[in-house]
Amino acid sequence: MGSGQKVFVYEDLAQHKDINDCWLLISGKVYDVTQFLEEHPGGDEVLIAVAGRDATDDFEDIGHSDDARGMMEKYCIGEVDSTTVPLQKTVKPRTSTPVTNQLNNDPGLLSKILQFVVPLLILGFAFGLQFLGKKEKTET
Ligand code: HEM
Repeated sequence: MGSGQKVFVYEDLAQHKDINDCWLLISGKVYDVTQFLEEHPGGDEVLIAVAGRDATDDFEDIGHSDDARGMMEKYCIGEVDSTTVPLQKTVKPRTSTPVTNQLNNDPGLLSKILQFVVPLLILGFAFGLQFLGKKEKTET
């Protein structure tokens, strides 16, 4: 069970990407998940879809539990020679970050409200002044 830590080249992965022979590359390690396909709670299709290439980002995007990470060890069959991995894995820019979007939303909403309220206040103030002016005229 993953005892022989072989070193593969990235191109090796491409030969193992179907339902009967499915390898994944996650964080530089190679996993033979053929026996795990049916057990995977996320389904076999997603694993087959990312087989034969670097699936690190796909794996991390899901936010797998520690349990899941523990399970992986069982299927590890070796590592990949990092010099053979195409660069896009490490260079890939971060995907949209909902956290920053949320942060941006608050001031956005506040300034929208202000944009609406401030002109109303000014208008109200102007009318108020006009009425006061008229009142003074009629009193004198
Ligand atoms: C050896 C590798 C993997 C193992 C051992 C594994 C294990 C698991 C486990 C245990 C879960 C249940 C939820 C949890 O405990 O986090 C899960 C859910 C899931 N996994 Fe994986 N997984 C692996 C690889 C992947 C990859 C590469 C992908 C994406 C391409 C993926 C996609 C998903 C999805 C979509 C779910 C369902 C999440 C949900 O329904 O909330 N998994 N996986």
